[in-house]
Amino acid sequence: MKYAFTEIFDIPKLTELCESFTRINGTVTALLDLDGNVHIKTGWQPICTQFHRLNEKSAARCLESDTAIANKLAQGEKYNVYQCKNGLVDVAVPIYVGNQHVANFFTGQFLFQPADHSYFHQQAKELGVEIIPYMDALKKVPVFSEDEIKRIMTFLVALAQTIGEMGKARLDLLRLSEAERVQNAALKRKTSELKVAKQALEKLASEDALTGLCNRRYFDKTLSQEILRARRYQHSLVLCLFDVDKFKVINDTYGHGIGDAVLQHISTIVLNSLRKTDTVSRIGGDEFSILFPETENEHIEALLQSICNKIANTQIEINGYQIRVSCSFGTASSEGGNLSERELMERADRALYGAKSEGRNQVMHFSSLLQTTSLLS
Ligand SMILES: Nc1nc2c(ncn2[C@@H]2O[C@H](COP(=O)(O)OP(=O)(O)OP(=O)(O)O)[C@@H](O)[C@H]2O)c(=O)[nH]1
Repeated sequence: MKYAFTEIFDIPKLTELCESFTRINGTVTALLDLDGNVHIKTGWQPICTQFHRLNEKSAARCLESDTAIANKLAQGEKYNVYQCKNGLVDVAVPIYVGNQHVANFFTGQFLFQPADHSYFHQQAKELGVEIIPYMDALKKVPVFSEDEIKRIMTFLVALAQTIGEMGKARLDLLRLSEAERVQNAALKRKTSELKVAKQALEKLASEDALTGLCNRRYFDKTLSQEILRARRYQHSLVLCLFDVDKFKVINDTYGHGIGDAVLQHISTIVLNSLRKTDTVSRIGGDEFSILFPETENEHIEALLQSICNKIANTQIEINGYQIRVSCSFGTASSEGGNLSERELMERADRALYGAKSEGRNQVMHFSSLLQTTSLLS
């Protein structure tokens, strides 16, 4: 059987039951599995525990008796009454779980007739045990009539059957919960596989394939969320749009493939210069955006200027070509979330256009664009 004997049988409960049985009629009980392990033992007679089971010679006979009685039960007997090799009577009943014989329930260590003193006296001598204590232990051995034993056996057979049925119910429960465990583990595995697949899918759906930055779809979603957040908490939010200067020339001069590699270089420079909370996306061909949540424009002016310088000062080497590019940056603040997405985009776009008009390779904020415009007008 796959499960331990003690998992299937409630040994403490059965022990309580056997103890009361012993208290009622003085008979002993024992529950042994088929490997001979004793799981329950109540009311055992001192003649057995202190003499027969301890003395080497008689203990060998105990084992012989136990084996003989167990073998009889293994042949399918309902119960077996057995004259043990040390002169007492033992009775055993098999316990079946389903149709599997798993244990034997014993009673015994009694006599059907008053003890033959001369026989036991002789046995004590043969075993080499002290005669007086041995004969005192013999006096404690109960004598039952065959009728009494028949009544006891009727009870024990029913008890053994009940124990077997309880074991079966427990076994079914164990098998069921194991099947459930296996099913749950499979379900858990599937769920985590699905989670990984979903994450991969989400990443794919939100990532720009060329640069690995966030894509336009993700940017649009994040912009609306950030606008809402800025509005709710009256935080400032800065949107920066930037675009590669004269990128068409790069494509026309070196080819589209090299143009792609340039976009990748620029992405890496920008990404490495930002905090994790800032979202940088590629929103068009050579057009990018950065969202700076909970940020005032004056806090990022220097940062954007340094990114602008870094791009312009980096000599990009691709396929033996040494290429220099620059970018123009336009920024706009959401003014505590008071602007709509469209308004914020428009302002950043106008600032970017302003940076391009002012000679490219620079950062322009929407507010300074207004000053420039008013100075000009
Ligand atoms: N290599 C490459 N080029 C792209 C991609 N998407 C768009 N482009 C090109 O990028 C160029 C963008 O040019 P524009 O933004 O119109 O102008 P520009 O040359 O960058 O000049 P300014 O923006 O005015 O400084 C066009 O030639 C597009 O064909 C892309 O995925 N890879």
